[in-house]
Amino acid sequence: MEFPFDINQLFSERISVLDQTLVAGRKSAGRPDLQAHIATVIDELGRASAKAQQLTAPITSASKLQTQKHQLYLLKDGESSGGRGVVVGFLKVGYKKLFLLDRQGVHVEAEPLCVLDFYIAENLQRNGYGLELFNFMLQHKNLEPVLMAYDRPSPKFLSFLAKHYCLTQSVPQVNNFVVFEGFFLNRAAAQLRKVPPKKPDGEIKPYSLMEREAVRQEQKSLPWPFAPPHSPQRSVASQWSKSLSVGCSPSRAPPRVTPTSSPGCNRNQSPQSPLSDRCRARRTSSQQGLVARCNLYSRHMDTRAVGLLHRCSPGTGLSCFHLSLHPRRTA
Ligand SMILES: CC(=O)SCCNC(=O)CCNC(=O)[C@H](O)C(C)(C)COP(=O)(O)OP(=O)(O)OC[C@H]1O[C@@H](n2cnc3c(N)ncnc32)[C@H](O)[C@@H]1OP(=O)(O)O
Repeated sequence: MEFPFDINQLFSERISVLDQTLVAGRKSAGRPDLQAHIATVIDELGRASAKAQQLTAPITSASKLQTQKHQLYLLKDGESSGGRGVVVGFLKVGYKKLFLLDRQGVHVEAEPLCVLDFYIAENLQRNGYGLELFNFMLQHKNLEPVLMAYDRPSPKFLSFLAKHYCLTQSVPQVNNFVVFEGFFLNRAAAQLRKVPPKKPDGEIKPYSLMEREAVRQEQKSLPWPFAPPHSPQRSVASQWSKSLSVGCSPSRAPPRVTPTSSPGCNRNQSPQSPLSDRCRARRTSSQQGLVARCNLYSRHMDTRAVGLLHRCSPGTGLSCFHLSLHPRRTA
């Protein structure tokens, strides 16, 4: 990725670590002109990453980086472009407080380091740059990839994790984050703690076989905005829905990785085949609509959504989860 300014002047190291300050080394400190160029680079990378992942808007930008406590690792190739250098890609990580389900389906609160965004320029992909960046970050954080959580990893990223780190067996979650087998073994490193069984503003109930039928019934008569687009309920703003059954996330890649025949970090594994096929199969249009409406509802109506994931038809690769919505209590 080329820019109309000298990349080597902005970033002295092959890999720079950027944070809220947008300062990359001593050179750019106290130099608003250089910091403006750094902001341009980050914005451009964020846009390219969003495009590559078919996201509607970038999740990485200079302004976002300035307000969030994330870290961005930026890789350059200093020799290209007549010695001015090119930007190869970036990796963004940050700590997130997550409610996760362990292997036994027990709720656990964790604050792991999460991979939030990752991008290598299209023409440079599959040349080992992603691995170089990722390994640098692991060393910098002194962490193993199994102890991290992954925010809606794309099929390419899942293939990357399977190939380089043998991460293939995920533990199903209800949110968009993916964690792999082994995550829950090192409690200290993953900063885990059990969630108290009862929340002050509502009980989190596991979804049982008995409840599944009830949820299906509730789904049939969902109030706005959860009702299907052409249902009469859509025009009626009604009471809060107590619970509903929804599928996995419609955006980016699926939050659950189906165990594959472990490639043993198989270097010939095709990311297009069973893994991504099953991922696609999971995203039915009705699930997408429902989750999108959930997200909208949650964002605009100031609610807090809590869900529990349970496979309802393991053979099909489809999954459902029970979602309870609670109005947020304001003091
Ligand atoms: C939580 C998140 O950030 S999800 C978003 C992840 N980002 C994206 O999907 C954006 C587009 N993709 C990319 O930018 C890159 O492909 C990355 C960042 C995923 C990987 O970086 P790369 O430099 O390509 O990875 P690297 O060369 O080290 O490793 C190659 C492996 O990654 C995976 N991979 C990389 N590119 C592709 C691709 N186009 N198609 C399928 N798999 C791919 C494969 O496992 C590949 O191994 P293979 O070539 O033997 O099949």
